[in-house]
Amino acid sequence: MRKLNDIKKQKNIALIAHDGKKVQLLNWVKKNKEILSKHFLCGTGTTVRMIVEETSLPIMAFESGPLGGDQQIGASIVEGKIDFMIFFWDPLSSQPHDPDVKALLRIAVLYDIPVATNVSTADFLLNSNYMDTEYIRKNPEDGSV
Ligand SMILES: O=C(CO)COP(=O)(O)O
Repeated sequence: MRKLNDIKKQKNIALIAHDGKKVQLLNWVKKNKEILSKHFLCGTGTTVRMIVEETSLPIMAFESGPLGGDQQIGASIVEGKIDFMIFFWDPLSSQPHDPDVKALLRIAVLYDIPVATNVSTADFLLNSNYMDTEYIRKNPEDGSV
């Protein structure tokens, strides 16, 4: 397991969960609270409110997902302001803003942002060497730096 003083670079981490996955994300955040507290956190409105209420971590809130929060996070990725995204989307329920969800996932792929969509991938990412490397925004057309 990583130690706190192993962390060399602060990351901008986006946290997002659909309603059916919010408890899972909250539990993951609680489990990793110490490490996460060393980074800059942001997320969609309702997800952030829940995490702040339960953990007191400082997190910047965008709008709620269905009200445009996914699009705001997508725009932040385009602007190079997000290093990675934890997005627990719910495979068992449909979302009114499904086009926004798709657009956000598309933008994350286009800009080569690591995305964790479940607990095991989120664990993997948070404990990987990626945490010690600086995110360099790549050319979305050919991946060049
Ligand atoms: O809908 C979401 C992501 O698509 C999450 O939005 P909330 O965090 O506001 O529930």
